[in-house]
Amino acid sequence: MSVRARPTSPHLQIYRWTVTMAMSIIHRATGIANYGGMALLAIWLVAAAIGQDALTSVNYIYGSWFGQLVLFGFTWSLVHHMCGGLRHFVWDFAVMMEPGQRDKMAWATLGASVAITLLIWTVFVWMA
Ligand code: HEM
Repeated sequence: MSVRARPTSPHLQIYRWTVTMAMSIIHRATGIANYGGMALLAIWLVAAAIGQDALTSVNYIYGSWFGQLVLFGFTWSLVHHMCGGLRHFVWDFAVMMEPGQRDKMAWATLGASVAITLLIWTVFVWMA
């Protein structure tokens, strides 16, 4: 019996990946990651309120290579999410919605988030 080619319901393996699709997913992922990062900030503030010993312990963990990696990732997540938020803000004015323009804005969001994150760490961590 011959099998008729039927229309297939789209899912992740069928969609051709586009930069706008990836940015949309990353925007939600970074939004979720920001909750975790804010928890880390809250822990640091609570430790500072408790006293020097607690703060030293938290600083020791956050200052380790793994802690620094997580904090770098959190910085990028926050900055990328903010850039994505500004992209949505631009769209609120019903501009930059054509396919080519959407792609350019998506790449610009990614580029700006990496550049701003590196700038923040250069000024406030590596050169401080
Ligand atoms: C710690 C701070 C933040 C957290 C925890 C956070 C969290 C989130 C999460 C979880 C979502 C996804 C909601 C969903 O898809 O249902 C989201 C969406 C969004 N966030 Fe944030 N966010 C933060 C900061 C910001 C900032 C600073 C901006 C703007 C500059 C922003 C703009 C947006 C926008 C516009 C959306 C909706 C995107 C869409 O409609 O697809 N967020 N946020």
